[in-house]
Amino acid sequence: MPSVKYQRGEMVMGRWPGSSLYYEVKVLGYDTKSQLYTVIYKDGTELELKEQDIRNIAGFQTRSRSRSRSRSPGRRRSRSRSPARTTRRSSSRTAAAVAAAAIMESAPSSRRDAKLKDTLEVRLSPLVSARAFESKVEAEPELNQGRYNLRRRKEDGDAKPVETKPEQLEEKDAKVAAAAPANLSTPLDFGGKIGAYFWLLFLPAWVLFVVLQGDLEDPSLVNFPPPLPPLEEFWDAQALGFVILWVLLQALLYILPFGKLSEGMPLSSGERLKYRTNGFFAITVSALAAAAAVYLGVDLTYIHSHFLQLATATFLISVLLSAYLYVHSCYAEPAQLALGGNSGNVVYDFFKGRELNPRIKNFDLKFFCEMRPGLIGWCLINFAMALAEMKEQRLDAPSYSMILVNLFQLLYVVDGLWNEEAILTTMDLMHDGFGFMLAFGDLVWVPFTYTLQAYYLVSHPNPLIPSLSLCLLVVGFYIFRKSNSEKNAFRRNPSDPKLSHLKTIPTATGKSLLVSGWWGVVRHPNYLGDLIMALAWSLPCGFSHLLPWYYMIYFIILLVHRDSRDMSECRRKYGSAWDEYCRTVRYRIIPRVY
Ligand SMILES: NC(=O)C1=CN([C@@H]2O[C@H](COP(=O)(O)OP(=O)(O)OC[C@H]3O[C@@H](n4cnc5c(N)ncnc54)[C@H](OP(=O)(O)O)[C@@H]3O)[C@@H](O)[C@H]2O)C=CC1
Ligand SMILES: CC(C)=CCC[C@@H](C)[C@H]1CC=C2C3=C(CC[C@@]21C)[C@@]1(C)CC[C@H](O)C(C)(C)[C@@H]1CC3
Repeated sequence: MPSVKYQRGEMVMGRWPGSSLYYEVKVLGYDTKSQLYTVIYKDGTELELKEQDIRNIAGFQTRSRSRSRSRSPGRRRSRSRSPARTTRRSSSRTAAAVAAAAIMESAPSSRRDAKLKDTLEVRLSPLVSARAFESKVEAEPELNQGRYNLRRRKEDGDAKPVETKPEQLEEKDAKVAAAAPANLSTPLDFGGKIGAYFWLLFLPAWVLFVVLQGDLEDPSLVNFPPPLPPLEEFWDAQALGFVILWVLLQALLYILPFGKLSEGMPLSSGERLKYRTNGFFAITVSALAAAAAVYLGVDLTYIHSHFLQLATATFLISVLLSAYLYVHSCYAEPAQLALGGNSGNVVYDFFKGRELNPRIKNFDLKFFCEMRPGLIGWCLINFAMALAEMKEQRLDAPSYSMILVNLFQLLYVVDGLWNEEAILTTMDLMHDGFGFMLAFGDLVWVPFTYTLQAYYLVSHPNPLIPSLSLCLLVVGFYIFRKSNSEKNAFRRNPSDPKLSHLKTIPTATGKSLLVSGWWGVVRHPNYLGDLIMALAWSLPCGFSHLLPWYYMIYFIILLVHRDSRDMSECRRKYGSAWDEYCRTVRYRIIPRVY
């Protein structure tokens, strides 16, 4: 490459697109036509950069060292060590800092100067290059024309495992753990823009389908499409009133100053939001209210007889909420936006959700919707279905199948609320924006489709298989709870002495990955437990119809898709360390199968 400033193979500092952060990169080539340099980052990400986005390495090293004393919150975080970790330091900034740096571009200059201090706290210690990184220089890749053209490395989650002990991985990974820059937007999922249109139509249509089918004598796919009731039957003002009252009751219970104030995971700004985790209190009060209502003669079977109208009303609320969330997100600071839901396409972003933690003062809308009205509503509806079954089948007590379904699902919900803090380290809370998908999912999908087994049992009595169901529930619940608690405890305090026996892989972000214990068995042990539980509560519905098995089928699809979303996300965040994890823990959800 004659007459160009930076030569092929040269180590330079490359600016990460949209931010003021510079990372050590190697120049792979220069395209005279587009006047762009192709560079490769330490985690294998290739980008095309303009000359002005590249700097000589020397000046940076002096500058960064002289500033390395002060610590941003994000930086402090990156120093937390897993028990198994040695004294080595991560050589990268946290992804958080990258996002924070992105704001700088739009900040006024005074604020900008202040933030610059933080931004320059990039550790620029000399790094041992990964082999792939070295060899890339040999073969010049074809250059693309885009301004920033991010080529993601091939997903190799299914790569053959290497017989390496986790301790050895740590040693090796520390060398490779290079400055892994965070991407500022993620690829579109759910079928992209076209997919968003599809899901916006399909999801409500599916709820309508199951609500109408569940009541039919023979709920079979052969009955598709089910006979549609006249339009006016969908609407009932009283049903809307009840739904609003229910949401308000849950909101009131949420804001009451009882229960723990838990801290969420650190945000891009380093800030940690606080959440009132009093879900168990909320479900206890709700249960007492339901019992009192029955005692006072309120006919809760109204929920069964007005299931369609209640679903319609809740759907309406979820649409209004999604519209509000979209508008709210337009006034949010860039740092408050989620990585996934900001494609610029209105429909996709409306569906996926733009803002990470929309709040009205301290009232966290996403947390509230995910954990309260729909989840507790699920139990209330199940209870109402048990009463409806007694009424319809003229029974003195609910059937055993109905009792099992009610108890199993109640256990699942109560456990979720008892361990409410653990939700703060899940994908939805940490990564996903809050838009139609989650608003509809939390408010409509959960209460009106997860109750399908109980709804079905009202008019379809079934002989049950209690012992098998019970065994599955116990096994599934044990795996689910243990694995979720293990990860949550580790994320909250990696140095927790109770976890000191676990092996970990350090990553360039400063966070480590568990590679033994439950997270060493498969990559998503919590999904495995959840699926076994789903099987346990589908069995009591018998095999006469497919409809009550819908949850099982949907759940497999949901969790397989979630797993692949999470794989891509973790690969983006953790680069080579994630590959190492995938090579060590070979299976995703079911050991030796998948
Ligand atoms: N009933 C239902 O409808 C649904 C239930 N669920 C349940 O909710 C629970 C939460 O699920 P979900 O949010 O999808 O995912 P997880 O709770 O599994 O969270 C995934 C995150 O965990 C972290 N992580 C992954 N691997 C490791 C590791 N080896 N060591 C340490 N941290 C790791 C990563 O985040 P980071 O590294 O950034 O911390 C990753 O993004 C599950 O039990 C699931 O079954 C989920 C969806 C629907
Ligand atoms: C098809 C569609 C609209 C999907 C949206 C997905 C949501 C329904 C689910 C995403 C993650 C969820 C979780 C739970 C309920 C379903 C949703 C909202 C959860 C609250 C159930 C109870 C568990 O104990 C849990 C707290 C682990 C769980 C968290 C994830």
